[in-house]
Amino acid sequence: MQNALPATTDYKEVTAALRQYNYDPDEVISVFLAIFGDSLENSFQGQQYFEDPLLKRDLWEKERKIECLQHALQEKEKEIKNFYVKCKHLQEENHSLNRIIDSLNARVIKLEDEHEKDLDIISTLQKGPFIHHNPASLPAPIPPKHLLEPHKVTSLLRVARELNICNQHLKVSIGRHLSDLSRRMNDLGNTVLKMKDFELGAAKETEELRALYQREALERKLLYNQLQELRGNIRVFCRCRPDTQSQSCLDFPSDDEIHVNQNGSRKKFSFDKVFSPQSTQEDVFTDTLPIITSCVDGYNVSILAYGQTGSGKTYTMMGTQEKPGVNIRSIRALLHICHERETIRYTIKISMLEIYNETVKDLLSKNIGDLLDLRTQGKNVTVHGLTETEVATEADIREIMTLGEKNRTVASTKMNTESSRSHLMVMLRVSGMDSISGVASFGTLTLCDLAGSERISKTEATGQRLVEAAAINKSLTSLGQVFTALKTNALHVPYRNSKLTHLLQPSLSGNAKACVFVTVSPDVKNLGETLNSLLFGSSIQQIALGKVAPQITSTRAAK
Ligand SMILES: Nc1ncnc2c1ncn2[C@@H]1O[C@H](COP(=O)(O)OP(=O)(O)OP(=O)(O)O)[C@@H](O)[C@H]1O
Repeated sequence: MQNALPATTDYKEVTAALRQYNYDPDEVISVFLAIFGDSLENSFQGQQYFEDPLLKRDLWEKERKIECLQHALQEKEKEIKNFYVKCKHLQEENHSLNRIIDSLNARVIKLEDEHEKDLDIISTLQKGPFIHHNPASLPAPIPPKHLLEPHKVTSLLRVARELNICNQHLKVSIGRHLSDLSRRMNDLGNTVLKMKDFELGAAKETEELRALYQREALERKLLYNQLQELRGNIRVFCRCRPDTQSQSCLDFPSDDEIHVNQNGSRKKFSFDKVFSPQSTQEDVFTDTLPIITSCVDGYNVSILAYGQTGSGKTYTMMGTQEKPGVNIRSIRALLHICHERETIRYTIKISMLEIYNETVKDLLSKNIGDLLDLRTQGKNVTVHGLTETEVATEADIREIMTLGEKNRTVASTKMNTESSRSHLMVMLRVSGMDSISGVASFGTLTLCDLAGSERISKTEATGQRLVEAAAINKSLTSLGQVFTALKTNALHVPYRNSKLTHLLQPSLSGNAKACVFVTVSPDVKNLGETLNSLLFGSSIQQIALGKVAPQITSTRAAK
């Protein structure tokens, strides 16, 4: 073994030689190191591996790996070489196959040419002496150069026979296809008949469903209306404005009661709802929402604010930009309900007018000064020449209302320099067309901010102001008379006693619902007016306007 080992101090060469003789170089080296110590280590000049056994092991493993990789590489190279040889073979085979295909193609073309010629000959032969026995009809003899050898003729006749057989097969197959086609046509006819039956059935079902929908929709409206009737066609709410400056003469023991303290005695009033000074605009609107639904269902509905000047009518009805009142909230709700009813297309038209000194003024007209006449058509009262604008969004409506507000006559009185001395009316006509049931509905929403209800004596008005106050007084008195007549079921209801009641007639007769807000001030100085307003409010409660039916017409015959 010692002779076989190379005379070298190179680590790689030594380990390779040891491995060749199946020795583990590490073991040998560790034995040598134990015997010869530093002297042997130094003899391997610059070979750091001997200083650290871990490094040596690492190196050994790496070398092993490199060997394995080299082996694998050699195997791969061999494989690639084999593959390359195979490719070469395949390429050659491909070339020779291409050559064969080319020559076969050439032969096919040649055979096709020959076949064409044979077919020509067959047709010539069929016309010739083999088929025609009448010598007179024989064609001119074929020139000798075209005559075929007998064996060729025999083979051609065989081909002709085969073609004939093919023809027969073809006829049979065509016949089969034709019968199959007619069977399928029959099936198709039957399917079409079934489809027509199905279509008729579906149309009938659709009609039945439409009629059912129509009935259900009407039933819903009537039920909803019955519910409203049970609550009262006229709902009266009382709202007290806040006033921190003065002494309050009012108490609010519950949400439907208000107490007035007068000279130590207490007068109690109850309403459908009482809103204390702390109530928000949102609270105030909550109970008004149901009548907006009725308007969309085809009823005439109205919301009125009644009270002395400065008691909060305009605040309740119009509100402010940040805290919108009943008007804007009603319109929002109305648009929302219309939008939610997907099968019904609604058209909304708005108009705005004021009644001042018993004259009607169009607030949306370019000629604001023009006075308009009221006309009665059946149960309807219309304002001849009143401007109506179609609206679709809240923004449209707000824009119109701002314009109307600008045009409104605002006069001052002794009690409130900014108070309005006219009745303001915003009217929305809502017409709907149900695309499923074909039912059309027409409802109106009248929002009315009445002029101050204070007595003339209190206003100390003179001149023009006195005329205004008298007109307001007259119309509000008429309103009271109408309510009294309705309450007592009087034969005659004096709607025509004032422009206000005349205009409100459709909203205060059989086909209608109303909400009245009685607004009061808590100030003890206004006690007299507060009592008047509360008395007016309680007097109009529980009034039945008559048997209510929605204004709907069907454009289709219901089944
Ligand atoms: N509930 C309330 N909360 C806060 N402020 C209110 C409320 N009610 C009324 N006000 C305020 O009181 C003042 C008078 O109210 P408003 O103009 O609504 O009275 P009015 O009854 O409409 O008077 P007029 O008959 O003159 O139109 C306004 O400044 C208004 O903002």
